[in-house]
Amino acid sequence: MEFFTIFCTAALLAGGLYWFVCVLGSAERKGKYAVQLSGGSIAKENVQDNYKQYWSFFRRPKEIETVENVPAFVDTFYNLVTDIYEWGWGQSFHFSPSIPGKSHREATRIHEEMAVDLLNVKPGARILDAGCGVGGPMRAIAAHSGANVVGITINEYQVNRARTHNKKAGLDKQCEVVCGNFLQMPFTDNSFDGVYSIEATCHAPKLEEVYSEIYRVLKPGSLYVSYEWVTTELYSGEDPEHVEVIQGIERGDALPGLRSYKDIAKVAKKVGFEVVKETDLAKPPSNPWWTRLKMGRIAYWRNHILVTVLAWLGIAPKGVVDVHEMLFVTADYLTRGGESGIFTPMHMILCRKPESKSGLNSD
Ligand SMILES: C=C(CC[C@@H](C)[C@H]1CC[C@H]2C3=CC[C@H]4[C@H](C)[C@@H](O)CC[C@]4(C)[C@H]3CC[C@]12C)C(C)C
Ligand SMILES: C[S@@+](CC[C@H](N)C(=O)[O-])C[C@H]1O[C@@H](n2cnc3c(N)ncnc32)[C@H](O)[C@@H]1O
Repeated sequence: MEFFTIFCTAALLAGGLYWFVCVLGSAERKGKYAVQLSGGSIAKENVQDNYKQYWSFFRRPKEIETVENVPAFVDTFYNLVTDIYEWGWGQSFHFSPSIPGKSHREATRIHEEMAVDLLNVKPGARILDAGCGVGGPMRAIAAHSGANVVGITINEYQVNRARTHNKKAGLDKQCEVVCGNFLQMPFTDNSFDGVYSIEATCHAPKLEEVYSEIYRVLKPGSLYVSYEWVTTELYSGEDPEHVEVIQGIERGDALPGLRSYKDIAKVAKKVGFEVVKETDLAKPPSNPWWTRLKMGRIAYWRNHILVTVLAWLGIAPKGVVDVHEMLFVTADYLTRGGESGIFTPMHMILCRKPESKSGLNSD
Protein backbone atom coordinates (compact mmCIF):
# COMPACT_ATOMS: atom_id res chain seq x y z
CA MET A 1 0.00 0.00 0.00
CA GLU A 2 2.81 2.37 0.97
CA PHE A 3 4.66 1.56 -2.26
CA PHE A 4 1.44 2.21 -4.22
CA THR A 5 1.03 5.65 -2.57
CA ILE A 6 4.63 6.59 -3.29
CA PHE A 7 4.27 5.36 -6.88
CA CYS A 8 1.06 7.37 -7.44
CA THR A 9 2.55 10.52 -5.88
CA ALA A 10 5.69 10.21 -8.01
CA ALA A 11 3.63 9.61 -11.15
CA LEU A 12 1.45 12.63 -10.38
CA LEU A 13 4.50 14.82 -9.76
CA ALA A 14 6.18 13.66 -12.96
CA GLY A 15 2.97 14.19 -14.94
CA GLY A 16 2.51 17.64 -13.40
CA LEU A 17 6.10 18.61 -14.18
CA TYR A 18 5.76 17.36 -17.77
CA TRP A 19 2.54 19.37 -18.19
CA PHE A 20 4.08 22.52 -16.64
CA VAL A 21 7.27 22.36 -18.71
CA CYS A 22 6.27 20.79 -22.00
CA VAL A 23 2.60 21.60 -22.44
CA LEU A 24 2.08 24.92 -20.67
CA GLY A 25 5.59 26.01 -21.46
CA SER A 26 5.41 25.52 -25.19
CA ALA A 27 5.12 28.17 -27.85
CA GLU A 28 1.81 29.09 -29.42
CA ARG A 29 2.81 27.14 -32.51
CA LYS A 30 4.51 24.40 -30.51
CA GLY A 31 7.78 25.26 -32.27
CA LYS A 32 9.88 25.51 -29.17
CA TYR A 33 9.78 24.05 -25.66
CA ALA A 34 11.09 25.53 -22.44
CA VAL A 35 13.69 22.77 -22.09
CA GLN A 36 15.17 23.83 -25.45
CA LEU A 37 15.82 27.46 -24.45
CA SER A 38 19.35 28.46 -25.45
CA GLY A 39 21.47 31.53 -26.08
CA GLY A 40 21.24 31.08 -29.86
CA SER A 41 24.73 30.79 -31.34
CA ILE A 42 26.33 31.78 -28.01
CA ALA A 43 27.92 28.93 -26.01
CA LYS A 44 25.92 28.15 -22.86
CA GLU A 45 28.65 29.33 -20.46
CA ASN A 46 28.95 32.72 -22.24
CA VAL A 47 25.27 33.69 -22.28
CA GLN A 48 25.38 35.66 -19.02
CA ASP A 49 28.49 37.63 -20.09
CA ASN A 50 26.97 38.43 -23.47
CA TYR A 51 23.83 39.62 -21.74
CA LYS A 52 25.91 41.96 -19.53
CA GLN A 53 27.74 43.34 -22.58
CA TYR A 54 24.43 43.87 -24.38
CA TRP A 55 22.98 45.62 -21.35
CA SER A 56 25.87 48.01 -20.87
CA PHE A 57 25.85 48.89 -24.60
CA PHE A 58 22.11 49.60 -24.79
CA ARG A 59 21.64 51.09 -21.30
CA ARG A 60 21.36 54.62 -22.69
CA PRO A 61 20.44 54.03 -26.36
CA LYS A 62 20.39 57.69 -27.44
CA GLU A 63 23.93 58.14 -26.12
CA ILE A 64 25.49 55.29 -28.11
CA GLU A 65 28.66 56.73 -29.62
CA THR A 66 29.92 53.73 -31.54
CA VAL A 67 26.92 53.36 -33.87
CA GLU A 68 28.99 51.14 -36.17
CA ASN A 69 28.82 48.49 -33.40
CA VAL A 70 25.00 48.48 -33.32
CA PRO A 71 24.51 45.58 -35.82
CA ALA A 72 26.89 43.37 -33.78
CA PHE A 73 24.95 44.08 -30.58
CA VAL A 74 21.64 43.55 -32.38
CA ASP A 75 23.04 40.16 -33.41
CA THR A 76 23.89 39.42 -29.75
CA PHE A 77 20.39 40.53 -28.73
CA TYR A 78 18.78 38.06 -31.15
CA ASN A 79 21.04 35.25 -29.95
CA LEU A 80 19.71 35.97 -26.48
CA VAL A 81 16.00 36.41 -27.25
CA THR A 82 15.16 34.28 -30.30
CA ASP A 83 14.30 31.09 -28.39
CA ILE A 84 12.29 32.97 -25.77
CA TYR A 85 10.36 34.82 -28.49
CA GLU A 86 9.56 31.59 -30.34
CA TRP A 87 8.60 29.86 -27.12
CA GLY A 88 6.42 32.61 -25.72
CA TRP A 89 5.15 34.40 -28.85
CA GLY A 90 5.51 32.23 -31.97
CA GLN A 91 7.43 32.43 -35.24
CA SER A 92 6.39 36.00 -36.16
CA PHE A 93 8.34 38.54 -34.14
CA HIS A 94 5.97 41.48 -34.42
CA PHE A 95 2.68 42.94 -33.18
CA SER A 96 -0.66 43.21 -34.95
CA PRO A 97 -3.97 44.88 -34.11
CA SER A 98 -6.23 42.45 -32.26
CA ILE A 99 -9.31 41.38 -34.21
CA PRO A 100 -12.47 40.40 -32.31
CA GLY A 101 -13.35 36.75 -32.91
CA LYS A 102 -9.92 35.94 -34.37
CA SER A 103 -6.98 34.26 -32.65
CA HIS A 104 -3.60 35.97 -32.28
CA ARG A 105 -2.28 33.71 -34.98
CA GLU A 106 -5.02 34.73 -37.43
CA ALA A 107 -4.58 38.43 -36.60
CA THR A 108 -0.83 38.08 -37.14
CA ARG A 109 -1.34 36.45 -40.51
CA ILE A 110 -3.80 39.13 -41.66
CA HIS A 111 -1.27 41.84 -40.73
CA GLU A 112 1.43 40.03 -42.73
CA GLU A 113 -0.76 39.38 -45.77
CA MET A 114 -1.68 43.06 -45.84
CA ALA A 115 2.00 43.90 -46.39
CA VAL A 116 2.33 41.76 -49.51
CA ASP A 117 -1.10 42.80 -50.83
CA LEU A 118 0.16 46.39 -50.73
CA LEU A 119 3.18 45.40 -52.85
CA ASN A 120 0.85 44.20 -55.59
CA VAL A 121 3.17 41.44 -56.78
CA LYS A 122 2.34 38.50 -59.05
CA PRO A 123 2.94 34.81 -58.24
CA GLY A 124 6.54 33.99 -59.11
CA ALA A 125 7.78 37.52 -58.38
CA ARG A 126 11.03 37.83 -56.37
CA ILE A 127 10.55 39.81 -53.17
CA LEU A 128 12.79 40.67 -50.23
CA ASP A 129 12.05 40.47 -46.50
CA ALA A 130 14.50 42.91 -44.87
CA GLY A 131 15.00 41.66 -41.30
CA CYS A 132 13.18 38.34 -41.55
CA GLY A 133 13.58 36.84 -38.05
CA VAL A 134 12.82 33.11 -38.07
CA GLY A 135 10.55 33.63 -41.07
CA GLY A 136 6.97 33.60 -39.73
CA PRO A 137 5.94 36.49 -42.06
CA MET A 138 7.96 35.09 -44.95
CA ARG A 139 6.09 31.78 -44.95
CA ALA A 140 2.67 33.42 -44.60
CA ILE A 141 3.51 35.85 -47.42
CA ALA A 142 4.91 33.18 -49.76
CA ALA A 143 1.85 30.97 -49.21
CA HIS A 144 -0.59 33.86 -49.67
CA SER A 145 0.97 35.55 -52.70
CA GLY A 146 2.80 32.76 -54.54
CA ALA A 147 5.87 35.03 -54.62
CA ASN A 148 9.42 33.79 -54.03
CA VAL A 149 10.72 35.38 -50.87
CA VAL A 150 14.35 36.04 -49.97
CA GLY A 151 14.82 36.92 -46.30
CA ILE A 152 17.85 38.57 -44.76
CA THR A 153 18.76 38.64 -41.07
CA ILE A 154 21.96 39.56 -39.28
CA ASN A 155 21.58 36.62 -36.91
CA GLU A 156 22.92 33.25 -38.00
CA TYR A 157 20.92 31.33 -35.41
CA GLN A 158 17.73 32.79 -36.91
CA VAL A 159 18.89 31.76 -40.40
CA ASN A 160 19.10 28.14 -39.26
CA ARG A 161 15.75 28.31 -37.45
CA ALA A 162 14.08 29.92 -40.48
CA ARG A 163 15.50 27.29 -42.87
CA THR A 164 14.29 24.47 -40.59
CA HIS A 165 10.79 25.99 -40.39
CA ASN A 166 10.69 26.60 -44.16
CA LYS A 167 11.52 22.95 -44.81
CA LYS A 168 8.92 21.73 -42.31
CA ALA A 169 6.29 23.94 -43.93
CA GLY A 170 7.22 22.61 -47.40
CA LEU A 171 8.10 26.16 -48.47
CA ASP A 172 11.86 25.82 -48.83
CA LYS A 173 11.66 26.06 -52.65
CA GLN A 174 9.82 29.39 -52.38
CA CYS A 175 11.66 30.84 -49.37
CA GLU A 176 15.40 31.49 -49.17
CA VAL A 177 17.24 32.87 -46.14
CA VAL A 178 20.50 34.80 -46.21
CA CYS A 179 22.68 35.86 -43.28
CA GLY A 180 23.76 39.48 -43.74
CA ASN A 181 23.52 43.11 -42.79
CA PHE A 182 20.64 45.05 -44.37
CA LEU A 183 22.84 48.15 -44.31
CA GLN A 184 25.12 46.49 -46.92
CA MET A 185 23.14 43.79 -48.67
CA PRO A 186 24.73 41.05 -50.79
CA PHE A 187 22.23 41.59 -53.64
CA THR A 188 22.65 43.22 -57.04
CA ASP A 189 21.01 46.53 -57.98
CA ASN A 190 17.41 46.43 -59.31
CA SER A 191 16.98 42.74 -58.50
CA PHE A 192 13.68 42.61 -56.51
CA ASP A 193 10.05 43.08 -57.63
CA GLY A 194 9.08 44.21 -54.12
CA VAL A 195 10.52 44.65 -50.65
CA TYR A 196 8.91 44.63 -47.21
CA SER A 197 10.23 45.04 -43.68
CA ILE A 198 8.18 44.25 -40.60
CA GLU A 199 9.31 45.87 -37.34
CA ALA A 200 12.97 45.47 -38.29
CA THR A 201 14.41 48.72 -39.69
CA CYS A 202 14.00 50.30 -36.23
CA HIS A 203 17.30 48.52 -35.41
CA ALA A 204 19.21 50.64 -37.95
CA PRO A 205 21.09 53.54 -36.32
CA LYS A 206 20.44 55.64 -39.46
CA LEU A 207 17.21 54.91 -41.31
CA GLU A 208 18.70 56.52 -44.41
CA GLU A 209 21.29 53.74 -44.67
CA VAL A 210 18.80 50.89 -44.75
CA TYR A 211 16.27 52.74 -46.94
CA SER A 212 18.95 53.57 -49.52
CA GLU A 213 20.05 49.91 -49.63
CA ILE A 214 16.44 48.84 -50.17
CA TYR A 215 16.08 51.50 -52.88
CA ARG A 216 19.21 50.18 -54.59
CA VAL A 217 18.05 46.53 -54.79
CA LEU A 218 14.45 47.34 -55.79
CA LYS A 219 13.54 47.38 -59.52
CA PRO A 220 12.41 50.80 -60.83
CA GLY A 221 8.62 51.12 -60.60
CA SER A 222 8.41 48.55 -57.75
CA LEU A 223 7.10 49.06 -54.23
CA TYR A 224 8.50 48.92 -50.70
CA VAL A 225 6.35 48.66 -47.58
CA SER A 226 7.54 48.99 -44.00
CA TYR A 227 5.94 48.71 -40.56
CA GLU A 228 8.00 51.12 -38.45
CA TRP A 229 8.42 51.53 -34.68
CA VAL A 230 8.05 55.25 -33.95
CA THR A 231 6.97 57.78 -31.36
CA THR A 232 3.65 59.40 -32.29
CA GLU A 233 2.38 62.99 -32.24
CA LEU A 234 1.35 62.42 -28.57
CA TYR A 235 4.95 61.96 -27.44
CA SER A 236 6.62 64.84 -25.63
CA GLY A 237 10.34 64.83 -24.92
CA GLU A 238 9.57 67.21 -22.01
CA ASP A 239 7.40 64.68 -20.19
CA PRO A 240 9.59 62.52 -17.88
CA GLU A 241 7.09 59.65 -17.98
CA HIS A 242 7.10 59.60 -21.79
CA VAL A 243 10.89 59.64 -21.81
CA GLU A 244 11.06 56.77 -19.30
CA VAL A 245 8.66 54.61 -21.35
CA ILE A 246 10.47 55.21 -24.65
CA GLN A 247 13.88 54.56 -23.09
CA GLY A 248 12.52 51.37 -21.56
CA ILE A 249 11.33 50.22 -25.00
CA GLU A 250 14.66 51.08 -26.63
CA ARG A 251 16.77 49.34 -23.97
CA GLY A 252 14.80 46.10 -23.97
CA ASP A 253 14.48 45.86 -27.76
CA ALA A 254 18.00 46.71 -28.99
CA LEU A 255 16.97 50.03 -30.53
CA PRO A 256 19.59 52.74 -31.02
CA GLY A 257 16.96 55.49 -30.48
CA LEU A 258 13.34 55.47 -31.59
CA ARG A 259 12.46 57.87 -34.41
CA SER A 260 9.52 60.24 -34.61
CA TYR A 261 6.73 59.33 -37.05
CA LYS A 262 7.60 62.61 -38.84
CA ASP A 263 11.04 61.35 -39.88
CA ILE A 264 9.95 58.29 -41.86
CA ALA A 265 8.56 59.88 -45.03
CA LYS A 266 11.33 62.52 -44.97
CA VAL A 267 13.99 59.82 -45.12
CA ALA A 268 12.11 57.80 -47.74
CA LYS A 269 11.94 60.87 -50.01
CA LYS A 270 15.56 61.76 -49.33
CA VAL A 271 16.80 58.42 -50.69
CA GLY A 272 14.64 58.84 -53.80
CA PHE A 273 11.32 57.10 -53.04
CA GLU A 274 7.87 58.46 -53.89
CA VAL A 275 5.63 58.07 -50.85
CA VAL A 276 2.41 56.36 -51.98
CA LYS A 277 0.72 55.96 -48.60
CA GLU A 278 1.54 56.51 -44.94
CA THR A 279 -0.64 55.65 -41.95
CA ASP A 280 -0.50 54.39 -38.39
CA LEU A 281 -2.17 50.97 -38.53
CA ALA A 282 -2.69 51.08 -34.75
CA LYS A 283 -5.15 53.98 -34.95
CA PRO A 284 -8.92 53.32 -34.56
CA PRO A 285 -10.89 51.54 -35.95
CA SER A 286 -8.03 49.07 -35.29
CA ASN A 287 -8.21 47.35 -31.93
CA PRO A 288 -5.23 47.64 -29.58
CA TRP A 289 -2.10 45.66 -30.46
CA TRP A 290 -0.94 45.63 -26.82
CA THR A 291 -3.84 43.59 -25.37
CA ARG A 292 -2.01 40.37 -26.27
CA LEU A 293 1.00 41.54 -24.24
CA LYS A 294 -1.20 42.52 -21.30
CA MET A 295 -3.21 39.30 -21.36
CA GLY A 296 0.00 37.27 -21.15
CA ARG A 297 1.08 38.64 -17.78
CA ILE A 298 0.18 35.53 -15.75
CA ALA A 299 1.92 33.33 -18.28
CA TYR A 300 5.05 35.50 -17.97
CA TRP A 301 5.16 34.82 -14.20
CA ARG A 302 4.82 31.11 -14.85
CA ASN A 303 7.50 31.35 -17.54
CA HIS A 304 9.81 33.14 -15.14
CA ILE A 305 9.49 30.38 -12.55
CA LEU A 306 10.05 27.80 -15.25
CA VAL A 307 13.15 29.53 -16.65
CA THR A 308 14.57 29.98 -13.14
CA VAL A 309 14.08 26.29 -12.32
CA LEU A 310 15.56 25.17 -15.65
CA ALA A 311 18.61 27.41 -15.16
CA TRP A 312 19.00 26.14 -11.60
CA LEU A 313 18.92 22.55 -12.87
CA GLY A 314 21.58 23.46 -15.46
CA ILE A 315 19.20 22.74 -18.37
CA ALA A 316 18.92 26.38 -19.52
CA PRO A 317 21.94 28.73 -19.58
CA LYS A 318 22.14 30.94 -16.47
CA GLY A 319 21.85 34.20 -18.41
CA VAL A 320 18.44 33.19 -19.76
CA VAL A 321 16.90 34.23 -16.43
CA ASP A 322 18.31 37.77 -16.81
CA VAL A 323 17.15 37.96 -20.42
CA HIS A 324 13.68 36.79 -19.45
CA GLU A 325 13.51 39.38 -16.69
CA MET A 326 14.54 42.11 -19.15
CA LEU A 327 11.74 41.04 -21.53
CA PHE A 328 9.28 40.95 -18.68
CA VAL A 329 10.06 44.59 -17.87
CA THR A 330 10.07 45.55 -21.55
CA ALA A 331 6.58 44.09 -22.02
CA ASP A 332 5.35 46.55 -19.43
CA TYR A 333 7.00 49.55 -21.13
CA LEU A 334 5.55 48.47 -24.48
CA THR A 335 2.08 48.20 -22.94
CA ARG A 336 2.43 51.67 -21.41
CA GLY A 337 3.62 53.02 -24.76
CA GLY A 338 0.57 51.54 -26.48
CA GLU A 339 -1.98 52.56 -23.85
CA SER A 340 -0.75 56.14 -23.69
CA GLY A 341 -0.63 56.34 -27.50
CA ILE A 342 2.90 57.81 -27.50
CA PHE A 343 4.33 54.82 -29.37
CA THR A 344 3.28 52.62 -32.29
CA PRO A 345 5.03 49.55 -33.75
CA MET A 346 3.03 49.74 -36.98
CA HIS A 347 3.53 53.10 -38.64
CA MET A 348 3.07 51.90 -42.23
CA ILE A 349 4.80 53.53 -45.16
CA LEU A 350 4.36 52.42 -48.77
CA CYS A 351 6.93 53.76 -51.23
CA ARG A 352 7.65 53.43 -54.93
CA LYS A 353 11.03 53.56 -56.63
CA PRO A 354 10.40 55.88 -59.57
CA GLU A 355 10.88 54.58 -63.10
CA SER A 356 13.59 57.21 -63.60
CA LYS A 357 15.95 58.82 -61.08
CA SER A 358 14.24 62.20 -61.46
CA GLY A 359 12.20 61.42 -58.30
CA LEU A 360 15.20 62.35 -56.10
CA ASN A 361 14.56 65.26 -53.77
CA SER A 362 16.22 66.36 -50.61
CA ASP A 363 13.54 67.65 -48.20
C1 LIG B 1 9.84 43.98 -33.12
C2 LIG B 1 10.46 43.62 -32.01
C3 LIG B 1 9.93 42.49 -31.16
C4 LIG B 1 8.47 42.65 -30.83
C5 LIG B 1 7.86 41.51 -30.02
C6 LIG B 1 7.77 40.25 -30.87
C7 LIG B 1 8.60 41.25 -28.69
C8 LIG B 1 8.72 42.52 -27.84
C9 LIG B 1 8.72 42.07 -26.36
C10 LIG B 1 8.72 40.57 -26.41
C11 LIG B 1 8.27 39.77 -25.24
C12 LIG B 1 8.05 40.32 -24.02
C13 LIG B 1 7.71 39.53 -22.83
C14 LIG B 1 8.11 38.06 -22.97
C15 LIG B 1 7.64 37.20 -21.77
C16 LIG B 1 8.19 37.75 -20.46
C17 LIG B 1 8.05 35.75 -21.97
O1 LIG B 1 7.60 34.95 -20.89
C18 LIG B 1 7.52 35.18 -23.26
C19 LIG B 1 7.97 36.02 -24.45
C20 LIG B 1 7.56 37.50 -24.31
C21 LIG B 1 6.04 37.61 -24.39
C22 LIG B 1 8.28 38.29 -25.45
C23 LIG B 1 7.76 37.86 -26.83
C24 LIG B 1 8.20 38.75 -27.98
C25 LIG B 1 7.92 40.23 -27.69
C26 LIG B 1 6.43 40.49 -27.54
C27 LIG B 1 11.64 44.44 -31.53
C28 LIG B 1 12.75 43.69 -30.87
C29 LIG B 1 12.13 45.46 -32.49
C1 LIG C 1 11.79 42.12 -34.44
S1 LIG C 1 12.56 41.10 -35.59
C2 LIG C 1 11.31 41.03 -36.84
C3 LIG C 1 11.50 39.83 -37.69
C4 LIG C 1 10.42 39.59 -38.75
N1 LIG C 1 10.26 40.76 -39.59
C5 LIG C 1 9.14 39.21 -38.10
O1 LIG C 1 8.25 40.07 -38.08
O2 LIG C 1 9.02 38.09 -37.62
C6 LIG C 1 13.78 42.17 -36.35
C7 LIG C 1 14.66 41.45 -37.36
O3 LIG C 1 15.54 42.40 -37.97
C8 LIG C 1 16.82 41.80 -38.10
N2 LIG C 1 17.86 42.84 -38.17
C9 LIG C 1 18.09 43.85 -37.32
N3 LIG C 1 19.15 44.57 -37.72
C10 LIG C 1 19.58 44.00 -38.87
C11 LIG C 1 20.63 44.28 -39.78
N4 LIG C 1 21.48 45.31 -39.60
N5 LIG C 1 20.76 43.51 -40.88
C12 LIG C 1 19.92 42.45 -41.09
N6 LIG C 1 18.92 42.12 -40.25
C13 LIG C 1 18.75 42.89 -39.16
C14 LIG C 1 16.96 40.94 -36.87
O4 LIG C 1 18.00 40.01 -37.01
C15 LIG C 1 15.55 40.34 -36.79
O5 LIG C 1 15.51 39.23 -37.63
